[in-house]
Amino acid sequence: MAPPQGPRAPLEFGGPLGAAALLLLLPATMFHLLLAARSGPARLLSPPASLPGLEALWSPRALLLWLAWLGLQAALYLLPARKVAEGQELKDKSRLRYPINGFQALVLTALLVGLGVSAGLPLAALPEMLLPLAFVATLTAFIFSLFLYMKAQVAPVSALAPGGNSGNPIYDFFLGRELNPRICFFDFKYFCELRPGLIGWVLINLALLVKEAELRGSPSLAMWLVNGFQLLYVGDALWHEEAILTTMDITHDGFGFMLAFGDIAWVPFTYSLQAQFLLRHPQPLGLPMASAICLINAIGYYIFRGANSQKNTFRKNPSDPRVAGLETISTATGRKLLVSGWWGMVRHPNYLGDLIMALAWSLPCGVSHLLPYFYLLYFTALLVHREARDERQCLQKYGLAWQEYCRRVPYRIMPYIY
Ligand SMILES: NC(=O)C1=CN([C@@H]2O[C@H](COP(=O)(O)OP(=O)(O)OC[C@H]3O[C@@H](n4cnc5c(N)ncnc54)[C@H](OP(=O)(O)O)[C@@H]3O)[C@@H](O)[C@H]2O)C=CC1
Ligand SMILES: CC(C)CCC[C@@H](C)[C@H]1CC=C2C3=C(CC[C@@]21C)[C@@]1(C)CC[C@H](O)C(C)(C)[C@@H]1CC3
Repeated sequence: MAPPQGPRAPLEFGGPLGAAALLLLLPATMFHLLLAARSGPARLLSPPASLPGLEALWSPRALLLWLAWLGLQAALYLLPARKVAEGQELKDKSRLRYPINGFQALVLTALLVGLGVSAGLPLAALPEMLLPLAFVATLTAFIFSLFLYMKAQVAPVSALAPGGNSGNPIYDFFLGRELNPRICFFDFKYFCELRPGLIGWVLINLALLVKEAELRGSPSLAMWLVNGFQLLYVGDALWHEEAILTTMDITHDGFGFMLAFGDIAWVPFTYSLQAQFLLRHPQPLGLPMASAICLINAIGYYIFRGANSQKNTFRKNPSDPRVAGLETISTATGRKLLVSGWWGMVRHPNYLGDLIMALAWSLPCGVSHLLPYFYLLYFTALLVHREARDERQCLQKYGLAWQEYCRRVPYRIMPYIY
């Protein structure tokens, strides 16, 4: 049985008190956003006019639909994969193996949904079920995180994450104790991070588009843009699925409530906020403005993809001709750090690209309401906090070499600003 590791890793998110507050605050924020998007005034900062009763939240149909969705995505995960990739080296020097079939899961889901719709499946009924679906997703996240917490009790010490093992049950439940909880080949964190939530997000967006067409004769240009941009983002994540194996979530963070809730509830129900808003608050959008917004999204995507691919290529094979000519700094660990190309512009160029795209996703909703800009605001806070966590870890890993990198590349995310 795994003993608590003791308070060796510094406590994050404000320690046990912060974790307890977030356990309540995150679901409350998600429900607030869902209610605000369907209300007339659509105010981000005012409390909802009335709270929904249990009958608006609880629906056996929503529970069945949710379980069927999780089951379908789990079945698609278990289908034969075009490739099996190896993760980063673990503490015990082993490497885990991961199926690369996320894009295949997206295409098969699209085919199944297409077949379902042609057989009479009422996709436009989904927007009416968002509240009970979000409720069962939240319940699932709590129950699942409890299971993960218990599972970590019997995991070997080498399988535990560097944080999340303080001995305080609330903090550890929130952050997650085990790094890569799995049963046989089924990796829970890897599955949740890319499948039910991300694919669910674009399915909810599509249902909102179909509902808008039903209400107004055709989907608006703003709704097309939001759907198109976010589908590109999700398709890109699944196409480059292997790249997630080097992200902080997989290599460093334990799997607890924060990621479980984030992956399966927060992502589909809050990341679809712009489309939810547009359904009830249509916004006029002319072609010149739409073209400018497309250009902003394209610039953001270019930076995001360029930076992420450059780092992944370099980490996989530093002599790859696409990165071999870039300037680097050697570190005591034997690994090198890029100091030219995208990673010589700022220390997190991928965050910059992601933030520019976030802006492009909100602009089609106009400037009359703050609500559709929630994602941009939340995401800025998340990435600033994430960047600080990553810097701390890199300083610990690379010491003087990291300080030299910070001297050579002084800005974190935005050149000359931050
Ligand atoms: N939509 C969303 O909600 C979210 C999206 N994201 C996106 O996910 C993507 C991945 O982000 P994240 O996992 O936070 O971190 P990164 O992909 O930025 O990875 C950080 C790691 O990269 C390595 N690194 C840092 N600097 C250099 C350098 N100069 N040269 C080579 N390697 C370097 C270090 O690891 P090492 O040296 O060990 O390889 C560091 O720990 C980003 O594009 C981000 O925007 C993230 C969170 C939420
Ligand atoms: C609920 C809390 C406030 C925080 C939860 C955070 C999670 C929602 C995010 C943590 C890291 C994420 C990533 C993506 C989605 C959001 C979460 C899970 C990502 C899969 C989105 C698509 C990108 O292309 C990516 C680089 C693969 C992302 C990886 C990190």
